[in-house]
Amino acid sequence: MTETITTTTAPRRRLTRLIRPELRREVALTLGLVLVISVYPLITGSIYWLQIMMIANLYLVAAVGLNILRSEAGQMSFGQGAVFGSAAYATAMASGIGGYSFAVSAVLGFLAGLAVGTLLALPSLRVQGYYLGFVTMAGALAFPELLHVFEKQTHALTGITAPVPALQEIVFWRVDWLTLIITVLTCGSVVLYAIIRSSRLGRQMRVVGASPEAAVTLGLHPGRLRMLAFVLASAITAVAGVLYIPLIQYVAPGSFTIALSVLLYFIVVIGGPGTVLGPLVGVLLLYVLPNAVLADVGEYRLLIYGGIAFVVMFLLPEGVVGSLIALLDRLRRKNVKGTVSLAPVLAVASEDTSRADAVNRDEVILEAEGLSRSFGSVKALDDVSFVVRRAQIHGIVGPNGSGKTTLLNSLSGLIKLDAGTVVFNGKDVSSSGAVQRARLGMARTFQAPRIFSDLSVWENLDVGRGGAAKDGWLGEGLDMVREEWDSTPGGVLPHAQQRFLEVIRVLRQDPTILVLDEPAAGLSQLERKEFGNLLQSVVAATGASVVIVEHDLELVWQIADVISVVDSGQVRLSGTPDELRNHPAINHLFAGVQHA
Ligand SMILES: Nc1ncnc2c1ncn2[C@@H]1O[C@H](COP(=O)(O)OP(=O)(O)OP(=O)(O)O)[C@@H](O)[C@H]1O
Repeated sequence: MTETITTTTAPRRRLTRLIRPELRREVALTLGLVLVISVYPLITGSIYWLQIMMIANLYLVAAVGLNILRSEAGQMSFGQGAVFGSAAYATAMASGIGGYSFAVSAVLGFLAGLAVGTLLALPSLRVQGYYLGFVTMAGALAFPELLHVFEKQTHALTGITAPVPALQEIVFWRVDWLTLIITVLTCGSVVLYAIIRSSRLGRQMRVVGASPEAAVTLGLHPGRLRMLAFVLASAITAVAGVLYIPLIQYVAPGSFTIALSVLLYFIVVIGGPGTVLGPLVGVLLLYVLPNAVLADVGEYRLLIYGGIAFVVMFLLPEGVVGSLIALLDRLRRKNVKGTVSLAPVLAVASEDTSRADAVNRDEVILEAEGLSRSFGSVKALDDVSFVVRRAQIHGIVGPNGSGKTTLLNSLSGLIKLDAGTVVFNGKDVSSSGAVQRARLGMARTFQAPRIFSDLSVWENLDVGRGGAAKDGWLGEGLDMVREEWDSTPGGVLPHAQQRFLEVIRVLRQDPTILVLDEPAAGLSQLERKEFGNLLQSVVAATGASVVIVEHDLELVWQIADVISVVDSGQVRLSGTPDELRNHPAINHLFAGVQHA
């Protein structure tokens, strides 16, 4: 008896756990509404409305795919109608012209949709945003034209009739196979979206969409993740396209014009990108409602989409569901503390000095030799050389515009050098990109902290390649705060906590060196002291080295083992804090600089 209960409830519980708690109600509501729109026409017995609702479901599935692309990976595609259309057309050609069974035709149709989707994805490796939108739009415009060009094969003038009688058979009550399959597929795509949004993969896609620069320094490949999002979106859209054939039983080029791509895009944007319920609301507003109000909306479609889009975007810029959720979030955040407990993590950090005692502090971890980089006529770096040793804090100071950030960018591989070499951990990484350097153990933070406001504090930590397995000495402290951090949105944290969080995030990558750009900017006196303590604890506990660019000279002189002074793209001085403290050149270099 006990065994039976365990086996039937465990998978369900596991599935629920894959979806974040704040999404579960939205998922339940969306699934409930999908069932209502699918079952309602069966109750009334209206064949017309059953077909409208089944098409609505297929558009919803395609829009869910686009939602992954748009909201998770931040990509713009106006070409999903071509993916849908190519899957449908290939299915119809295989079954209606080639005489293959529906099963074989469906596989061919799916592969055709996937191939077109992958083709549209290729530009995403090079261009993003609206540029990508225009490239994909070209695909959507070309698709129906190509069908005409290959008229002999596609029967573009007459269209293709391709009925699938087996799927019209009743399974139970008034439900036939096709209605059942489409409804289950739609529910499945909604659940899949929620799972992806809750997963680390989904978070990584969002980081890539929001800040490719931060993504590469966390060891994530923006191009690969974008490509994956495209392929995933296209696979989902292709399944919907395949099922269009048994539903409509006929295709012609006119069904897959640019209007379909525009409809799918508007469905996501108007419903609310990044929400589970949004695409369904978009389908109801843009497809079901016009069909209910006007029996034949064919020639007015674009006008209707445009009109509704104009009104909704004017009043609710985040889409209907997106704006509603944003409002609820704002109300909820009134009761949220706005800070998280850092003490348990910082306490654990300060207790452990195990690794630094064991390492060879003379070992060179990073060696920069003759680094040069110009921007037009500005020599931002001019033959810069220095070394960083194991478990050493190397401070880099210099006046504004002296080349400090350019130096960090060239160390971490974010910009290419005109000349010079960087050897990291004994390996020449001069021609390696930022992702490879991050994967080799080089962590990086930025002048403005890259904390993602729509992720929880914990999710913000859990986006890189590291994770619990790599937490090591941090793990104990993180275990204590995990629940609290997971229920606090990253966006509510004050600036100082965002700074600390960013450092803790890169520590989860178990780095050999931390490259920090003005990490104390905007911190109070006390916070700067705490931050300095954290860095010293990190070095002691992990044996990692730190390169820190900082305008707060007091902090640098307190924590650094070695300081390099940069001016006009050159290292002017280098030495221990004591050696440089009263150096006459220091006062000269910083004359008139407020922080100095
Ligand atoms: N992408 C770029 N395009 C053109 N010029 C640039 C670029 N990045 C940096 N520079 C120029 O290179 C020089 C060094 O800039 P950099 O940002 O490295 O200085 P910095 O010492 O970090 O300054 P700050 O302390 O103000 O952050 C400046 O003259 C800057 O204008």
